[in-house]
Amino acid sequence: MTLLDILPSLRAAMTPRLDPALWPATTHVDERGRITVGGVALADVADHFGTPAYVLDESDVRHRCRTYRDTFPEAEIAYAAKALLTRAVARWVTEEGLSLDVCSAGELETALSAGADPRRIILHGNAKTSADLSAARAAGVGRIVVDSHTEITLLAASGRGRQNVLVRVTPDVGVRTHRALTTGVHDQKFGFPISGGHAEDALRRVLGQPRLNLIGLHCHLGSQITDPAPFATAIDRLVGTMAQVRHDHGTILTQLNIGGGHGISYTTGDPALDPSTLAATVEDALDDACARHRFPRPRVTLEPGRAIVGRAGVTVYRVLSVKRIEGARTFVCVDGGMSDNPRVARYGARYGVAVANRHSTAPATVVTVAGRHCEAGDELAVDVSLPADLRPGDVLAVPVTGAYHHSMASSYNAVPRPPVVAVAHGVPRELVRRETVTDLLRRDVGA
Ligand SMILES: Cc1ncc(COP(=O)(O)O)c(C=O)c1O
Ligand SMILES: N[C@@H](CCCC[NH3+])C(=O)O
Repeated sequence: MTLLDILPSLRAAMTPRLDPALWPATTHVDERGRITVGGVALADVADHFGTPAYVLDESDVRHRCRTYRDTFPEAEIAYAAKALLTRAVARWVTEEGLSLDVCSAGELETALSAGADPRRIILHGNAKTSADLSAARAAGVGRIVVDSHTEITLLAASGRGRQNVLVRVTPDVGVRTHRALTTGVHDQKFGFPISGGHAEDALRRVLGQPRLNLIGLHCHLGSQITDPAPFATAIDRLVGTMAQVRHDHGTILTQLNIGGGHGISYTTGDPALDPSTLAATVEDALDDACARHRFPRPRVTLEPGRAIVGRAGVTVYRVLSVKRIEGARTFVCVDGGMSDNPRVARYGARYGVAVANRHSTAPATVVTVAGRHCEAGDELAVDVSLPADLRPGDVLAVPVTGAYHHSMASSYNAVPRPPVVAVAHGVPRELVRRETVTDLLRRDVGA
């Protein structure tokens, strides 16, 4: 055996059981060695609500909202609902003073049903349907981010009164993230590229529509970005475009929405984008760009999704079997998988795992935690260290699953989607109940 073989176990033995960079703010271990979040043992959530279950730490979500507001006191923070939207989450973030970014009539309806103020809602989408646009107009959403010429035509002919709009532009700024999460470069479906005159044409058309009130520009560079520098480049290009609009049309745009995409750590040691580092970069970039283009400072909007809810979420699973394959890996098979966490198969995302129902003193062994779905790629965590005495019935917890898990879940293999259980002050409370096979069959109307 070489040092390389035992390195994962050594690393596991040296790191604290729960890395505070990954687990919700209220995570502890109780006297029985069980992991608790929000004062509730995850094993109790598993027993009471079944597994798999998404657990959400309400204080963690609220704390991240406050941190953003304190770090960007002059900016508007609009929570990107696509990361995770339930009525309770919409209520928490709006109570904490955030606006909301939605990208479909469904997200809009959820936000409105939670009592969100439509004037503080921003509607996005590269291909909004006429149903999305009509719902937004009927609700009186504060801003619609225009993303295509078809949409300009539809919006210009719809509704009463003037609709405030921003135009989404692509500044052609690359970011280091997964290819599928890169949205600010020239060659993709979102927005109007600044280069080649596409944005200029769109802006001219919007300005020519009496029912549209152009108030600003929007861009979103991508998701899970950990380097602040691309935001500075984007700000420079967008302020340059705003100065051009003033020069060509005499209109001063007052809002600059630089999207979201702030990266978080998924495993120990991963880089993350610290909000205060981003704040300093944004401030400096705005100062420079506004001075250079002699342009009045616009109000900045940021749209974090993952950075608000990602670390508040933990998914709990029950171990169903432990399979040791001679000469190959050991698979710990659990009762969830790619239906509740599609991010591993989709983006090659990596996660850590911990035993939640007891503290084991057994030596660590390297395993793959696999799901229950009918695909070899249905793996939740590859090469993770777990105690060698792991057995069926144990409860495993996977942190950093608050963003893009519930919202991207499917019922693949007719496995019903898990519940979302909020925990706070020792009390668990179901926000979204578990889907049932009856729910699935209700939609199957063809018999
Ligand atoms: C327009 C827009 N704003 C905000 C976000 C939120 O991204 P994230 O959750 O990475 O902060 C997205 C998704 O990437 C988006 O498309
Ligand atoms: N769904 C992606 C992010 C896409 C961001 C939405 N524009 C993820 O899980 O990381």
